[in-house]
Amino acid sequence: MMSKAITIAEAQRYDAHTINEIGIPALVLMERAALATFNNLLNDDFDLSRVVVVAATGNNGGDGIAVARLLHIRGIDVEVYLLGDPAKATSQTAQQLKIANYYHIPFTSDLNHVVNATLIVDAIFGVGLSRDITGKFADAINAINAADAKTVAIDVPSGINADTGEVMGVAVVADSTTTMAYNKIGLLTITGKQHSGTVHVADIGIYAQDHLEHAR
Ligand SMILES: NC(=O)C1=CN([C@@H]2O[C@H](COP(=O)(O)OP(=O)(O)OC[C@H]3O[C@@H](n4cnc5c(N)ncnc54)[C@H](O)[C@@H]3O)[C@@H](O)[C@H]2O)[C@H](O)CC1
Ligand SMILES: [K+]
Repeated sequence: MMSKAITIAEAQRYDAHTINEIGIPALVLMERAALATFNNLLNDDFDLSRVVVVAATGNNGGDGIAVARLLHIRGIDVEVYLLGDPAKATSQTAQQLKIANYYHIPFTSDLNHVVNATLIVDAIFGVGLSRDITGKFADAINAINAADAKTVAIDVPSGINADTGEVMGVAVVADSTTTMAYNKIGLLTITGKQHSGTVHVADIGIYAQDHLEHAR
């Protein structure tokens, strides 16, 4: 059931259908995305001594901040390196920031913490990437790639165009990628495969409509 690969437009359409027509709240999907990533982190035998989640303020970042919370509650040393203006976060990511604040999850603005992590979670961009990456976002991706740490990407390695596999200026080279609902066609290209590592497709409750016909 989960073997097909989809485009960015399909991912966005299935998300919107699940939220707006079926009625599963967006935060429920985000929690499932975070739990799936968290489970892959725990199962894949990574060194979890110092985890840094690098997150931007879109929903990919929200997934990452929720992963940071799940790790923190487990007693794992985790920090969040936040990129972008939190005042412009999506509503779900603003909610994740509020929850993270309740748990006093540490935030860092020091890229050395990224470089010295034992595991990095890439939650900068997913299917919302829309232009070449520059500035602080590019600096963070270069730091992730310079680190000895293993890197796990959420949904798409940041900087990879999920339709074409093209590197949008610069892109995270991940050891493993937890991608949501279906694989993305860009991750099946040569550059896509080089950047995503081992791909885990996570069932988070989002399905193509033809896959749901048997259930209604
Ligand atoms: N929709 C859902 O409920 C779910 C989404 N999931 C995750 O969300 C991302 C997609 O989130 P979205 O907010 O649409 O986009 P991104 O987070 O990927 O990024 C959008 C954000 O970034 C800005 N932007 C785009 N390109 C650049 C750039 N080159 N430089 C700087 N900024 C850039 C853009 O303007 C937006 O503000 C999806 O991949 C999933 O990870 C969940 O999985 C759950 C369901
Ligand atoms: K990502």
